[in-house]
Amino acid sequence: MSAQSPSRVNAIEWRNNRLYLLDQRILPHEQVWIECTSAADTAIAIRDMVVRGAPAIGITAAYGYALEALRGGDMTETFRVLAASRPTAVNLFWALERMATLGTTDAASLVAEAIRIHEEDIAANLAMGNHGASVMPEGVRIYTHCNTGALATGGHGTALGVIRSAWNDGKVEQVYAGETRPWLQGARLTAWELQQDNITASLVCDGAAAQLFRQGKADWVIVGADRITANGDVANKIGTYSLAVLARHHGMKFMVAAPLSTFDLSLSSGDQIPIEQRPMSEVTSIKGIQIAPHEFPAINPSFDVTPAELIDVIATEAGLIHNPSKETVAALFARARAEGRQA
Ligand SMILES: CSC[C@@H](O)[C@@H](O)C(=O)COP(=O)(O)O
Repeated sequence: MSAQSPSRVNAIEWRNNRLYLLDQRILPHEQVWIECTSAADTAIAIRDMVVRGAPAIGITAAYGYALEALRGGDMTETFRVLAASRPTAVNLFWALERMATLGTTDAASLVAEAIRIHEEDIAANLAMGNHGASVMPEGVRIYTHCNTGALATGGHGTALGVIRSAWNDGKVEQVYAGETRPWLQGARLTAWELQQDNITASLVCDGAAAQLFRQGKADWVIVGADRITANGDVANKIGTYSLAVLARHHGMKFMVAAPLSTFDLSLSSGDQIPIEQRPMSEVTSIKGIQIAPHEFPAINPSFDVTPAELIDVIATEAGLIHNPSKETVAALFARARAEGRQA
């Protein structure tokens, strides 16, 4: 089993009834904390990617909801404002529903619930990390995409949590972090987290994955998820689908790591997942410097959908789903509920 301690990296802090977010737009070279004092502030921070990553967005929204209760705000409007911040990561809606179904406007109770959501996410990641690491062979070489670490969650991480746990078990020989255009979560955030933990890793541009795989330099692709539907289809950062196709073509294994809060059993397939379209400027420029010709159009879907048949295993805190399908997803949820998990 892996050491049960979350990474030292932390992106969300609740202190003295105030919410502080580590500004992920300017990491790793600057570490600036932004204070949110209302739900509106919090929604803007989520929309503008001060905080990002599906579980981290959910935790932040829960704190934003609690902040507004402390101010005596209108909780129906609060729910609406926070829910409108980003469309794809279902953890956002899951956390808001959980806060609203408490059925109270008592600020202390809502703060306590938000803290519980935060703490439960850390525990889920540690359990998921162990489950995922248990199927990693000795000397495994892992390719990962986007940032799925402590910055994207309450702590430890989803896919990066599995990698951390497998590293702590002494199983990992090499990690490849894909840079993840256009927002460069891999280059800026995952590389930073891997460096903090002294994990042997290299950064590669997204287009290098196919050649690495062709050369037999990686064994597993491990990614996170923003929404998983009842049949096991997975929405995750744009570029995930192509990695899944490549992995299958090259006889590699493909794992998705996600907590139960990332499943949306109300949707029967990935075709129904709303995919966020982000500004063209994220593609046509880098850090405010125009790269493409002025006014050249761009298309910027932030997520894609990987069909379940390309996924070998989904790691959750409640165990592994091998060969995800409607039946295997339902079986895991039935087991989780029987164990008394909030699923
Ligand atoms: C925490 S892991 C799952 C995902 O949230 C992650 O892979 C991802 O796609 C994040 O997208 P982002 O646009 O940075 O919020």
